[in-house]
Amino acid sequence: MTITLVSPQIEVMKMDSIQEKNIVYQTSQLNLWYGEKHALKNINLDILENEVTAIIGPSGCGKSTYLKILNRMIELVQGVKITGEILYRNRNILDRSYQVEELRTKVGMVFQKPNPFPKSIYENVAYGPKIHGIRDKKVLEQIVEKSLRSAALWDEVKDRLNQNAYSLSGGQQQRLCIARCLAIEPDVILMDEPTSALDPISTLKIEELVKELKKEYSIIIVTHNMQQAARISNKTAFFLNGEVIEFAPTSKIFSNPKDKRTEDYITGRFG
Ligand SMILES: Nc1ncnc2c1ncn2[C@@H]1O[C@H](COP(=O)(O)OP(=O)(O)OP(=O)(O)O)[C@@H](O)[C@H]1O
Repeated sequence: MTITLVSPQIEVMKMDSIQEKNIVYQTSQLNLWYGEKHALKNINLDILENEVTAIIGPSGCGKSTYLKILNRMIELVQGVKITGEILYRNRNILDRSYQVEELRTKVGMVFQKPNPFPKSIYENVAYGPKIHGIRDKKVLEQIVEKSLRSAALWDEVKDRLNQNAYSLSGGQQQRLCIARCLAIEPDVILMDEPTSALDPISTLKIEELVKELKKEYSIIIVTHNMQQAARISNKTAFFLNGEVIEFAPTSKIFSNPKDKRTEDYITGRFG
């Protein structure tokens, strides 16, 4: 990775060599304050399409905050001030004229704890497309099946689509939430510690799924599990105290980090 000086004050973290993939999110000089607390400090990151980008770092370093800006969920928090720019497909999402509803049709999110609606398995997946005006029963059935297949859950639920989602195991519920997210055909999937509430087998299933999904989607995943970041991501950003300390191909971060603080973190010396 090289650090490119684009002006005397601004350092932008860019990857080496020619980028063949398109940039999905371009973050420039992003700062965020919760009241007095300066939680994100001059973040500069390019996120590429059809890659898994992992965000790692100790508790409270700003990982979730960054993720919540990418779909503007941060707007739900009172007293937040943001400066800088985040371009999603070349449009600044922080611009007031960018409709949040439009952004959310492109950017899906999966949370730490599976959060299915208290509805049937079928209704959970059909919900988004219905909101977007799809009423044709046949079309909805096709979307539900396709989404559940893509989330590697179809075979387990195809005979019980009318059962309540809460009848599923935690790991199945999380894959249902991923299916719900896929049903709106997003471009990007944000995942905030999606396996932290799951057992090791369910965790591996989600990891396999993420590797499969990156063929069609761009995925940004916050994880405390460094083996997980190493197993599934193409690039890793190491956050510390609201700053991006290092952003590089995952193999480089884990085998030959440039910054001593990255090395200390990944070798378990702190955090
Ligand atoms: N709503 C809020 N109001 C005030 N401060 C907040 C708020 N949300 C987060 N913070 C603070 O901002 C900083 C970054 O929080 P954030 O949740 O992004 O960290 P994180 O890296 O995701 O942590 P964790 O790994 O524990 O989830 C922390 O110091 C946190 O206390």
